[in-house]
Amino acid sequence: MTKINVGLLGLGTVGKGVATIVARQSPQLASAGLKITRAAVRTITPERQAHFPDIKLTTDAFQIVNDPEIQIIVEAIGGIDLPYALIQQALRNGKHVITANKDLIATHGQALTALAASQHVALNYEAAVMGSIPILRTLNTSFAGDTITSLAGIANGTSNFILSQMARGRSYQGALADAQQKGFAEADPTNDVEGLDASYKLLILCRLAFGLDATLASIHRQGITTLTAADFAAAKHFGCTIKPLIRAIRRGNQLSLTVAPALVPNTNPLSHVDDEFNAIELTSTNTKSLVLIGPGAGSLPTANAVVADLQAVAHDIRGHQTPTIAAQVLLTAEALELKTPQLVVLDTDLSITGAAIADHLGLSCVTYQHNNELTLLSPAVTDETIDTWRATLNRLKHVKVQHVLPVFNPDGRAHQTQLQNLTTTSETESQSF
Ligand SMILES: NC(=O)C1=CN([C@@H]2O[C@H](COP(=O)(O)OP(=O)(O)OC[C@H]3O[C@@H](n4cnc5c(N)ncnc54)[C@H](OP(=O)(O)O)[C@@H]3O)[C@@H](O)[C@H]2O)C=CC1
Ligand SMILES: N[C@@H](CC=O)C(=O)O
Repeated sequence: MTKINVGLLGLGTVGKGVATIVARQSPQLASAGLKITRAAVRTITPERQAHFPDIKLTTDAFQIVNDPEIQIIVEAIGGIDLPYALIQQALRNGKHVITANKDLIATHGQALTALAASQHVALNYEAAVMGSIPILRTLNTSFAGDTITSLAGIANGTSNFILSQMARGRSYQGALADAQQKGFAEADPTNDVEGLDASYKLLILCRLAFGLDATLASIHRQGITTLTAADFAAAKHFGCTIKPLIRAIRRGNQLSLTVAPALVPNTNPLSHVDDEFNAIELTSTNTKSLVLIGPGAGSLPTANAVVADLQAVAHDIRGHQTPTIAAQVLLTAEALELKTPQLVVLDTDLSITGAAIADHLGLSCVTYQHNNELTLLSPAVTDETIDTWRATLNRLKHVKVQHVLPVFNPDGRAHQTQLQNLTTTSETESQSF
């Protein structure tokens, strides 16, 4: 059988995993006849070349995308500008492309999909969203007669790893260092911890789930960097844990999009998805609810998704079918403003009570005090209301709004949230002001 030659761009966490799985040649993979012949890296050392004796290394990735012997390019470099140029060139050269790069697909996915379609080659990116979970394949193939109305889940392994470790008492910095060492985090982890990585994934999911194109700016996005042990104590008090959630709710052509750490009741399955694992729940008209859970980051789990794409493309090449990806016609999403209960976390000097603050906002809400941290659990409100509260509260003496965490409310409809301890509690002595 003639081999299908593959060029690998990047031999880091993901690229190395791909080389390892392809080298193992499982029986299913052996029948695809794939061979990685060349790989691009930044630094070549004799030890590195010796570690991959059958793969010719280069520091010039364009040599690989211009190599006429190579039929499939796997991009695992990361970033936007360089991979965009490389993939455009590869597609123009008639090569099939597989990438794990969500930043690129969220930003230039439509242009690249159209270019691939015009060249009659494949552009696959299963690994770009939720690592090992075959969510894009599922969206492409399993909902033809169904309508997805909302999706919610955990889409960033690094943030989930950090928050899971913090819930067990670990420090933010220690947990982040561990996530980096394990290869879960991006080269610069800012995108992970500020919710940008999950936002890119959410935009890709919205295209496939709803046929709607949204912008980064339309996502209510909040990172995890300001969370403290006291927040986990408050969450525990209300029978919840804190998870880095993505949520999209659709009403017609309108979308409400959120990427934020949120209180998830312990009765909800998402509260038990820990460490680098990701999860997604799709709600749809016929299927009602479908949940997928699996590792969302890491070398072999992510590489497994890349190799599944490789096998699919090889299968199409061998079947002499042209693996055309239809250029999707997408509608532009409009904003949908929903109401969600919120946990407002305040720093105080203990000279003011939760009841007094709630009074000040003209609200009846449950409060919980833990040392200097005072939390108010609000009824379902819009983000606009939260912004008004933030401004009002920050004008009060002795009070500073630390952050506001939404309570997970999957369908966005106003209903009683199932939390524990819905009575006001104070763990320290507090006085009226
Ligand atoms: N890590 C994960 O769990 C997951 C990552 N992804 C995505 O996969 C992609 C790769 O991530 P990851 O493997 O973690 O990244 P790494 O930083 O571990 O690896 C990047 C690789 O690209 C090479 N590289 C960087 N710049 C160049 C260049 N200019 N020319 C040639 N080679 C270059 C590096 O070379 P050198 O080794 O010499 O520095 C390295 O081998 C990213 O888009 C990421 O978002 C997706 C899902 C999960
Ligand atoms: N840095 C990402 C890697 C996978 O996409 C994450 O932590 O989820």
